[in-house]
Amino acid sequence: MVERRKPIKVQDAIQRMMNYKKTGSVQYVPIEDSYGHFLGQDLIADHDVPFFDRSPYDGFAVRAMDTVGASRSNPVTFEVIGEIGAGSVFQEEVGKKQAVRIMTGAMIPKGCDAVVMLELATEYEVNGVAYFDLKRSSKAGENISFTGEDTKKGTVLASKGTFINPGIVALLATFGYKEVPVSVKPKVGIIATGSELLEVGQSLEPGKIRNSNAYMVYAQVKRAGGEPIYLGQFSDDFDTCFIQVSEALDKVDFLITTGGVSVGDYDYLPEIYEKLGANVLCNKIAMRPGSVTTIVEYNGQLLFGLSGNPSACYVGFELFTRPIIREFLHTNTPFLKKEVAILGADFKKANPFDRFVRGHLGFKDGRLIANPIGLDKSNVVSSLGQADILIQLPGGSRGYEAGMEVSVILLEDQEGVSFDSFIKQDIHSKRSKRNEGRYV
Ligand SMILES: Nc1nc2c(c(=O)[nH]1)N[C@H]1C(S)=C(S)[C@@H](COP(=O)(O)OP(=O)(O)OC[C@H]3O[C@@H](n4cnc5c(N)ncnc54)[C@H](O)[C@@H]3O)O[C@H]1N2
Ligand code: MOO
Ligand SMILES: [Mg+2]
Repeated sequence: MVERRKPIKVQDAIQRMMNYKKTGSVQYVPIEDSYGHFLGQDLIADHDVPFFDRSPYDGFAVRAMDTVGASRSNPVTFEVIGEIGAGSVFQEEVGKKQAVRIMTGAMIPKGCDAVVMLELATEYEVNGVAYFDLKRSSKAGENISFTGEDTKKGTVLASKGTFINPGIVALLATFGYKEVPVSVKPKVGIIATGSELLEVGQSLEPGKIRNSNAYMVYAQVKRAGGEPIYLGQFSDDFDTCFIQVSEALDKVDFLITTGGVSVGDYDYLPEIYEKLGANVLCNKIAMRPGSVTTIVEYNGQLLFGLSGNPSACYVGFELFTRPIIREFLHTNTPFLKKEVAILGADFKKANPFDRFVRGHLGFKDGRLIANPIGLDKSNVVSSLGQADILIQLPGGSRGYEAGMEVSVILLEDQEGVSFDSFIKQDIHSKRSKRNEGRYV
């Protein structure tokens, strides 16, 4: 008789799984290679930026008090006593009605407290001495980039686990990180199961399909910040799959299998978990697609039995495996960020399970529009290419109409949110109300 599985809520599955989260260690990589990694420690400013008062313009450094009263009819004359470019320091103290020609980025000379832009100075020379006339007064502090105005020493600029984007790379360079402490990426093993699977390079044959899941999941692991290790595709044969799964466990931090996880005659994953003696955390989740997503723990190691159906596999990965990978990378915001958007098409058929519809985010009149893509079936692959959101439609006895407010999960998000915010947003979507429909 076919096994009856009891569905649990998405958030309960996440909570059970999070009891077995792990964090990795820290390694150093050259700054050139740091993009795409995650900070292994907080990035704290160990000096002020800028480190000295500097000029934001090409001009003349002056004492503001000497410019008092300068006007068109009563210009003030300054003697230019020297010149400095960025990187140079003017050694003397600047005195009354004196000025130093200064270039953008150069350190403000001692005695000066303002910079007059070149365009405002009428320059001339008398007996080989440079002068300029100024027809406008300057305030003390005018045109000066002050020490620490960009960032103060001691400021936490980015916390441990932050995705290193090009801006973070600039900060790392500013603070002298030739070698950057980054979180070691978790090794995530991928095994595809199915006797129908052809290798990507093989020609089609009746009854067979190409293995798309392995490569899709490989890319998803990378996007999530893990190190994918593809361990191959195997026929639906219990002994082969059991050996492959057991041998993989020593090589990886987490293991993903795709396919063979439902109740079919050749769905061997449940038996494999049983033979291993693994602790099944969930084998039915109240979601669509991906209801068969199975998560088990074996000696503290998490194994993800993702569905063979491409869309179900994709969604199962993003909701469960992705946060586990981000946890490993030390972030405290491992979940994908959510937003509220206007639903772009009807979903009239009620479903008791929460739906995660692949969608594309559009923008209209400053509002976000959640456009569903393609056929909403778990076995489709065509909807995935354009998907940059999952439209979350809470399960229940009613359907959804275009124009309603819904929660969308942002698939390309790097910042993330905590579990609490991820769940809180669900409540919002349940309270969603009818919009006038103007936006769709
Ligand atoms: N009697 C029932 N049948 C099914 C149930 C159920 O509850 N009772 N659940 C259905 C749901 S929901 C899903 S989802 C699928 C899950 O199936 P499996 O995870 O066991 O996966 P397979 O049976 O191996 O394959 C399903 C489907 O996906 C294709 N596939 C498999 N691997 C790949 C791959 N690497 N790349 C591309 N496509 C792949 C495979 O050919 C099948 O078409 O079960 C339902 N059945
Ligand atoms: O698990 Mo299946 O993907 O719900 O369709
Ligand atoms: Mg099956």
